[in-house]
Amino acid sequence: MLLALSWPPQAYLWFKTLHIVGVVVWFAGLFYLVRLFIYHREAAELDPPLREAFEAQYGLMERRLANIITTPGMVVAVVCAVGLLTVTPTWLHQSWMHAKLAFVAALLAYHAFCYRLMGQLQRRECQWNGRQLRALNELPTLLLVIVVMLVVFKDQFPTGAATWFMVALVVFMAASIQFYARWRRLRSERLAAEG
Ligand code: HEM
Repeated sequence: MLLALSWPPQAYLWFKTLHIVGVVVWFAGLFYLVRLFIYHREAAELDPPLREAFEAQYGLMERRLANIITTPGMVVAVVCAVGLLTVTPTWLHQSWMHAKLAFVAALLAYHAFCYRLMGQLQRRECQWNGRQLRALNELPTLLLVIVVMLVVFKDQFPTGAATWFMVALVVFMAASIQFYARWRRLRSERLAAEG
């Protein structure tokens, strides 16, 4: 309470502004990082000199994206979230916040897992293929939708038709990406077979 009273009047709004900026940067990084993993993984199918050049380039892009954009975005989002909770600690007693924290924990685990995959790709030890990585890239989309809904609706989280429409939209997007990748792969195989 004493802590809450000592903050300047606009502190909460500044924390919220920077929290949202941090979240946007964090997600931009997470989305692009796994897309780079897909290209990196598919470069393994190229002939040796080309493969080495592409792998080195994707490895460099991944490390820079992860360390200069994605992780700093995550740090800004989390530090400002702590600021928001410090200014208004009552949020911590509400159930939407407990749910939000659980999904954010899942997101942090995903972030750490991306680093693990990045290390495996650099060492050519990654067992995930392009299709699996594309599917993995849908997880942050789902977490994003759920967390944003929680923060907007709070304890009135909707469970009606509109929510199911959102779920269907995410599933549709994920399926479209898989189908498009499959169509592209089949087309290039056909073109290669035709000479
Ligand atoms: C580190 C854990 C996090 C905590 C403790 C946290 C906490 C908060 C708090 C207290 C607010 C202010 C709510 C209000 O004023 O109504 C807020 C706003 C917001 N948070 Fe988070 N947050 C966290 C992570 C995230 C993540 C990962 C996302 C995105 C996926 C996110 C998205 C947002 C958005 C969009 C707002 C603005 C909502 C609004 O003004 O209506 N937060 N957050």
